[in-house]
Amino acid sequence: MKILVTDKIVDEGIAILRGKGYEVDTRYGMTPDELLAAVPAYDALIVRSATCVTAEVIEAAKNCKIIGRAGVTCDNIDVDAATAAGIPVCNVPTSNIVSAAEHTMALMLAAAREIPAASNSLHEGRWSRDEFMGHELFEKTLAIFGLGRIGGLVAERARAFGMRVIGYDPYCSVSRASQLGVALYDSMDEVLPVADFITVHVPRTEETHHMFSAEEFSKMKDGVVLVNTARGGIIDEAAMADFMAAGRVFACGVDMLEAEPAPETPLSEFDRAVLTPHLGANTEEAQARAGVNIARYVANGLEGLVVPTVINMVSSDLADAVANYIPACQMCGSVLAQLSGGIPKNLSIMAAGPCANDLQVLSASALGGVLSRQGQASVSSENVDASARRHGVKMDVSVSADSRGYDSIVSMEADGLEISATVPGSLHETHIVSILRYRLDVVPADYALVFLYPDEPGQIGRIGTILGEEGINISTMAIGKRTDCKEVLVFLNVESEASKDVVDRVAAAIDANRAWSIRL
Ligand SMILES: NC(=O)C1=CN([C@@H]2O[C@H](COP(=O)(O)OP(=O)(O)OC[C@H]3O[C@@H](n4cnc5c(N)ncnc54)[C@H](O)[C@@H]3O)[C@@H](O)[C@H]2O)C=CC1
Ligand SMILES: O=C(O)C(=O)COP(=O)(O)O
Repeated sequence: MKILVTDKIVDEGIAILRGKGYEVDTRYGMTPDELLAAVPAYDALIVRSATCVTAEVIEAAKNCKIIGRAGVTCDNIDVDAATAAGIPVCNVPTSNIVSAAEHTMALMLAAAREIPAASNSLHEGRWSRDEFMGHELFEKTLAIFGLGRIGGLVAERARAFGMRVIGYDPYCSVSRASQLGVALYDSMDEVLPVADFITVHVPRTEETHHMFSAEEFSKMKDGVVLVNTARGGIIDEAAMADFMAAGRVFACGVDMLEAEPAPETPLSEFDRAVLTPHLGANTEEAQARAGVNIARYVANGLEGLVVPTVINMVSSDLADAVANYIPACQMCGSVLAQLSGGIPKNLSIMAAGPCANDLQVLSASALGGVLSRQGQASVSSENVDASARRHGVKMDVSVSADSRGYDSIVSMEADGLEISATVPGSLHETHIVSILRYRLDVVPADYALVFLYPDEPGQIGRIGTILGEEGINISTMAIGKRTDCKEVLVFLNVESEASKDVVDRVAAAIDANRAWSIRL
């Protein structure tokens, strides 16, 4: 099958797809006509924000089985047309939110302290301290418009700066706002006159188009600082330029221009307009998350597996609480199969907490994970029972009342082996919290090594020395202990695959009882 990638994603993402045998073409910067001509030949399409996947493109994409957006927002994809054509669209909804929130703080600080202009003055050979007199964030009122994923992260960060945080979001619950420490207001009119800083984190919709125009600017406090890392067109740039020219807006930080990708804006004449070309998601970390995960999800889609982040065609009962546990169950299933060295005969799955709302989806994901190493992973909610029968796996799925202090948890056992995982917080990362009944906390990476060995001083040093000699970098390590065992378990995330010889060498050096190399 062939996959077309039209905006740059990390090489690691491309390698995952090629590693699974897909033919991947990277054709960046295509014109709309080139895209229309190319797309019929492909089984999947991966884009970021630059490619416009219009209804025309979708109509031409006769062989397309899934569209992946390597980022958060799918407003460049005609999702309704995709739904009508039966094509699932998936994204990576938390991949870049921390980066976007940090970029927001960077712009807020840069605008308040005139950092780009001050830096330019030195580049131009001027030493001019009096020209630049900024403002502190401390004890200022920050108004956040849109208290979703990114707005929420900005609230947490702003509070660390000692800001008083207020917000406007008609769809945000009072309890979420109070958890974030944000005073929620019912109308924009109440917020605008009291804010020293304003930051915008709403989606681009008809309702939010020019949500900040001359009328809103006229209600703002003099000297306000505005930041927009959301989407171009939410702020009327011409109106903001007028208020900057009049000195009513002190400064602004803008990552998203209405004319994107054209670098044209009436704001460019102001030194105090800090402008960046849609860089919110441009960090190594965000791009690694986005590129790797979208590759996995698109591959899942092509293999008939559950894709956790499909934004259209999702059954309404597949709540977020369950969706988060789809990759968790796939991972646990895959680890269990690798620990047991093949397809286990018995697989029992226990779920506790809200994730237990859809056991069929969880068991399909778990079985998909178990079978994934064999390249036979077309398991869905509909065919999970038949698939288990076909592979001789006796499955047992149950709800447990004990979530062990976590919001939700899934535990799996296969032929005497055990693994449990939970997905805490907003980053949607799966944590293994128990393996072979050894309690630990680790977010598994692509390559991991697991050893069971006698608990004696110096063992970790021996492991590190051998892996170091072999050029294998350890990225994280977690040690699990059990009161009823003299052995300990170490789970090492490593940055490259260790050969069997290396694993055997380490196992011999620490007198390991069992050793596994895990590939996820
Ligand atoms: N600069 C960049 O590279 C990036 C920009 N973004 C943009 O950031 C923005 C926020 O993204 P997320 O937090 O992921 O979205 P989200 O969907 O989690 O949150 C959006 C929030 O806006 C609220 N909202 C909707 N209409 C509103 C209105 N009229 N007034 C006030 N609140 C309203 C919603 O209730 C929701 O809480 C989006 O515009 C997104 O496209 C996202 C990622 C990276
Ligand atoms: O994810 C988003 O919504 C973004 O705006 C980031 O877009 P990008 O992937 O950097 O083109």
